[in-house]
Amino acid sequence: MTAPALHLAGRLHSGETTLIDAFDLKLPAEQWSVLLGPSGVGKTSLLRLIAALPSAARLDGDITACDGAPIASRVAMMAQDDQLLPWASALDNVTICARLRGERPRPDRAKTLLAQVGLADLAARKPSHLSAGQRQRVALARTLYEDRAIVLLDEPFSALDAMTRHTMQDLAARLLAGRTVVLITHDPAEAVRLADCAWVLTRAGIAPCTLPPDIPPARQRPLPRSPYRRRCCKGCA
Ligand SMILES: Nc1ncnc2c1ncn2[C@@H]1O[C@H](COP(=O)(O)OP(=O)(O)OP(=O)(O)O)[C@@H](O)[C@H]1O
Repeated sequence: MTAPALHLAGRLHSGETTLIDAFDLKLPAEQWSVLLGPSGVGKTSLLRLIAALPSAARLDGDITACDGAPIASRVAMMAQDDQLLPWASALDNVTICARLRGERPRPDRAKTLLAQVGLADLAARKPSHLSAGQRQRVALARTLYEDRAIVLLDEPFSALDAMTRHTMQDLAARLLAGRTVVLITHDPAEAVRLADCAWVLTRAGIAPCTLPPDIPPARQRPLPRSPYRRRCCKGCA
């Protein structure tokens, strides 16, 4: 699988309003590009346009893959909300896209991914019986199951506690190595951990953002002290 660089150029509009003024952005192949910016600036809209999905915004410009091949068929996108089917189990939600395409699902692969996101015991649960963070991890497993060259992640870890978030970041960094990943986050620490390169989106345009040099992601940082660790009988952690 070859993951292409993406070229995004133009202006982003919502009706008569300019959301993001002229930009010309190259998201490198096989790397994690992180998009940061204030709420409402147009990050999700831009991500949906990359995936050729209906978007709240209109791009006067172009989104192309640098190898010249179509993008949409090579994309897996994880939306901000989990978008799980309420009547399907966690396991069936992971394989839903394959089944909708008429492909034979691979339950073993789905079970492995559910185990990797820490939900091996909850594969039969419906979304209404999962927490928001558990639903978000099912959605992550579904995105990873797709095994696409281009992966678009819209705040994929936002519902997770600090420890689980750290573990899921590591998992995603490992399983998506070699893919062209675009990650939206509001968490600067997450950007610093995961990004090969990062940009800040504002109304005036899109500007590159400086990262720690020469340390490959996922960059390690001290783990937060878990508030969930059992205390011993003397009360120490
Ligand atoms: N369904 C919609 N109909 C009309 N306008 C919309 C719709 N969804 C979003 N917008 C508008 O489009 C603009 C861009 O929204 P978008 O969701 O892309 O922003 P964002 O940067 O991803 O925000 P956030 O960080 O809060 O998720 C916003 O000004 C928003 O009000």
